[in-house]
Amino acid sequence: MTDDRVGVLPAVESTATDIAEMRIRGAATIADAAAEALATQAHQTQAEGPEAFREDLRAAAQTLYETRPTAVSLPNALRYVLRGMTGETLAELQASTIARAEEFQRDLAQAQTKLGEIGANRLRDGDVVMTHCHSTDALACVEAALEDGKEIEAIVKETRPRKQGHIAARQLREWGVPVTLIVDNAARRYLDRTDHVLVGADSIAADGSVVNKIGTSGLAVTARERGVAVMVAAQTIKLHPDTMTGHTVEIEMRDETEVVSKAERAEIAGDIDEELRVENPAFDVTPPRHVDAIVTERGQFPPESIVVLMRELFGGSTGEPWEP
Ligand SMILES: O=P(O)(O)OC[C@H]1O[C@H](OP(=O)(O)O)[C@H](O)[C@@H]1O
Repeated sequence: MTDDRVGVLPAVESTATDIAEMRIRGAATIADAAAEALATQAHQTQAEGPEAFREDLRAAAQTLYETRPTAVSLPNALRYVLRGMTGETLAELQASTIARAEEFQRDLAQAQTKLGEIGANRLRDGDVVMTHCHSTDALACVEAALEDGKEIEAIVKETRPRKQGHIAARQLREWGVPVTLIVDNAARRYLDRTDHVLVGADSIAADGSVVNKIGTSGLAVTARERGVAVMVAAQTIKLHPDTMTGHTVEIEMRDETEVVSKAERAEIAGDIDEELRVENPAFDVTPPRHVDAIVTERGQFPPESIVVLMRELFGGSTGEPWEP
């Protein structure tokens, strides 16, 4: 903790560490946890006056923001909560911030349910979906289709290096969905019996590019070549407002130990260790031409027209989440 963040509570620091180390993961879940952490900061504040309270909340937001750079749901959540921090007295500020965070969390859950209902309309009885990573937005579409009485089958890519496909497979099995778990390299072979590639998103850029777990772009290109529709399920908090003004989305680079253990590295590199470079980008960018539809709680869009929704929701201005 830096000197100017002395007011940030240990509970907030702990949430930030959990996000950075991916004990809390997935763009929507991260946003939910960040809003919750700001509510905790407001509730248990040690600040003695309104100005100190505001400063501590901004510092808490900054601490949460600095955990992972790619999922825009995180700064969008922080900005939303901080903009609701209104009032003159300490008690008013506390109450407004907590209410705003609760509202955010409620809206987030409702948006996912709504998105699921819309996405389910694209799935027919008997369809086979191929998933990549674990996305709660993507799985909400499957859940809603099941609730509609449709039978859905899933081919689940394990998603190296962290194998989050296992989380998706577990959830789908709990719902009774027949699951075939495959290694990432087997995807093209299994596209022959796939009706939809169904993935989530961490960020969506103004041109309709989809930033999602590494491997999504290769899958989308191959699906296009095979004539399989690519469907992206993403609540509107995944829309990246800065990209309207030309900013690009930062791709998180994670530790190499997620790819090779220290022992494996030693075995590969031998005596010339410094000449072995291991890179571990967590995300990639799928161009809009490889995506058929982006499904949001506000309807489904061809990727090229998502900017219209982005302008409507965010207007022109964004800025850092903690800027008033
Ligand atoms: O918001 P939901 O749909 O749950 O997840 C969206 C995306 O977040 C995840 O990132 P990570 O596992 O946190 O690196 C995956 O890339 C997933 O597709």
